[in-house]
Amino acid sequence: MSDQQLQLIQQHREAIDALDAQILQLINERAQHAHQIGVIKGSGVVYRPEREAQVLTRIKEINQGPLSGEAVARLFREIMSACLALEKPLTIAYLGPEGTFTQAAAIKHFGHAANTLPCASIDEVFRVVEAGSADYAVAPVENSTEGAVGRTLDLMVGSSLKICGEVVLRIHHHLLRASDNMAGIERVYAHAQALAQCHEWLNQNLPAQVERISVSSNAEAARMASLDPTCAAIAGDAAAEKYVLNKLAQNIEDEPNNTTRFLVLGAQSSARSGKDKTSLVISAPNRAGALHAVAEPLARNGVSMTKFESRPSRTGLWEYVFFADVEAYIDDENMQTALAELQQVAAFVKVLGSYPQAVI
Ligand SMILES: O=C(O)C(=O)C[C@]1(C(=O)O)C=C[C@@H](O)C=C1
Repeated sequence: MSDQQLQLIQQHREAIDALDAQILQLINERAQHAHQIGVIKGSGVVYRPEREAQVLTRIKEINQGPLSGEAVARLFREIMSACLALEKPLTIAYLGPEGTFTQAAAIKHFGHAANTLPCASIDEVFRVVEAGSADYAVAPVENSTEGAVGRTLDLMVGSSLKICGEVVLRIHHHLLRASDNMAGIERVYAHAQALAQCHEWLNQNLPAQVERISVSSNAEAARMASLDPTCAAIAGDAAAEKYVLNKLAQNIEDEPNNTTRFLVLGAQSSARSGKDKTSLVISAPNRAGALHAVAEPLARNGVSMTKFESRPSRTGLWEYVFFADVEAYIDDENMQTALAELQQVAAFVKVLGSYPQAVI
């Protein structure tokens, strides 16, 4: 590099130092306001999902670049996370162990200042928040390739927890191994869903005799591969980092838009953000036309549905419950009318929560 180039870099670095000092001062000023808000809230609820969604949406809207909307939203996500921790540090229960995509979703939503608490099962995730041992829960609810996560839906029916947010995460799977080459792989460990999501890639890239073994989580698969040099695992970045594994092949999922949606659950649902969803569970008598009967009041009142999922009811043979996500806030007039009409035709209607649509 020439002297002139070095001098130019030096000038830019001096400008960056001066700007960093200003940014630092402004962030701390912001944190003082958040702290004061925390004092006013007292022992009340500190985490306000609707406000966080509004802050992130506005930042994306007023951003003039060159940083992307996504990039600036991620930065502000972390600033808010640190500000919230100043008011009260939150504990977020998630489907563990450490290094799972659910942990990545929890961090994407709450930022790195939140404490994350790994749980052994989705049931335990619900239990620890219901018991007050954690403030919020993050649980997977659907994957674009594999469909619904039945256990999360089933637990929502009986739980006192409310949905107060959603997280949408692009799922990238990698082939991980302790050694840095493909030779001599005898077994591949992965969660059953990851094996299914990478089925074609495995058929094409690994010899047929390589055994595919499903384990309880991708992170567990990575842990096992880290202990046995004859094995590989399919898991994501967080697990690769945690268990110090090499990425032999990246993004091996068959479906390039592989996405998982997670629910954020807490003691109360969210206030209106301006761009919200409401989730309902509806049970209908087992007769012809039941599905139409429960979908029709929503459609007639102009409440648009983003998801409609039926599951066998766990209480009666051949009875079904329907899970509906709609683009509305619970207090919206058309939503209230639709709900009243639904209650006329359905055996049971439960509002699982109103919450801001995912922003990042
Ligand atoms: O506006 C509030 O209620 C705040 O506490 C401030 C703040 C923020 O940093 O902007 C922090 C935490 C809340 O979840 C929402 C927003």
